[in-house]
Amino acid sequence: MVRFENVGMRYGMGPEVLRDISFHLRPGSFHFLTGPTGAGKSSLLKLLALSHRPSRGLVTLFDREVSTLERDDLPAFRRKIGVVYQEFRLLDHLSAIDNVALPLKIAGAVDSQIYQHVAELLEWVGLGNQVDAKPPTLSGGEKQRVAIARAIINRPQLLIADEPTGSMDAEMGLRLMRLFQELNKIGTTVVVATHDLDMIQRFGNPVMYLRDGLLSSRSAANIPERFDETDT
Ligand SMILES: Nc1ncnc2c1ncn2[C@@H]1O[C@H](COP(=O)(O)OP(=O)(O)OP(=O)(O)O)[C@@H](O)[C@H]1O
Repeated sequence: MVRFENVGMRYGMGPEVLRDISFHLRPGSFHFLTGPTGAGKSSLLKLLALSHRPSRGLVTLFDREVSTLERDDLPAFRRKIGVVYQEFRLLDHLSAIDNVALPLKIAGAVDSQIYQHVAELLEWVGLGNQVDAKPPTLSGGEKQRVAIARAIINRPQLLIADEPTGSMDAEMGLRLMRLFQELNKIGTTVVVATHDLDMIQRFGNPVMYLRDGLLSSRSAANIPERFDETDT
């Protein structure tokens, strides 16, 4: 599903922010990605989301090494990936329901098949009364839930979420993580970047731990309690 081999990444001519990253994600697995602020979590997710290319090493997604992808291949690849961005990236001129419907429309579904399904998902994430609201009128947590609904509406093969529950209360955060779990049970591979150690420990999924651009794998029970402490 996903394979990184000795991957490095830099922004422009800057220093490497990811170094010698190697890992393999099996189809249908569910991993947390954590580590101190600035460790490179969002950068690693950008590589997974095909929004940035590695500066060295090999990234293989869905059995294709990404440097061999042509520009024309990218849309079909991206349709297999659902992304929840830290900064949401909703379209402000579209209503919540139209934001969430967009991936289905791009995939060619006709309106009559879309809207009931989208409305049900918005209801499920607690936004049944806000389907016609535009993002600028929504709170941070509401925007985040629209972004999550948009990322999962077409049951992506790979779901990548950057701090997906950071703007909502703990109860709603748990509800949405359970939604990710359900999606995972029916086959979606999930990677969730989070600082929320309680969440990681509660769910117990394997953890990818980044520090200063270097990756190690951990169990949920073996993450430094405070990231600024020396690693154990
Ligand atoms: N667009 C960019 N241009 C240049 N440097 C960047 C850019 N985005 C991130 N960086 C740098 O890359 C490094 C890793 O940043 P990244 O955002 O991936 O970390 P993070 O682990 O996601 O942090 P946080 O937990 O605060 O979200 C940091 O040193 C950051 O300053």
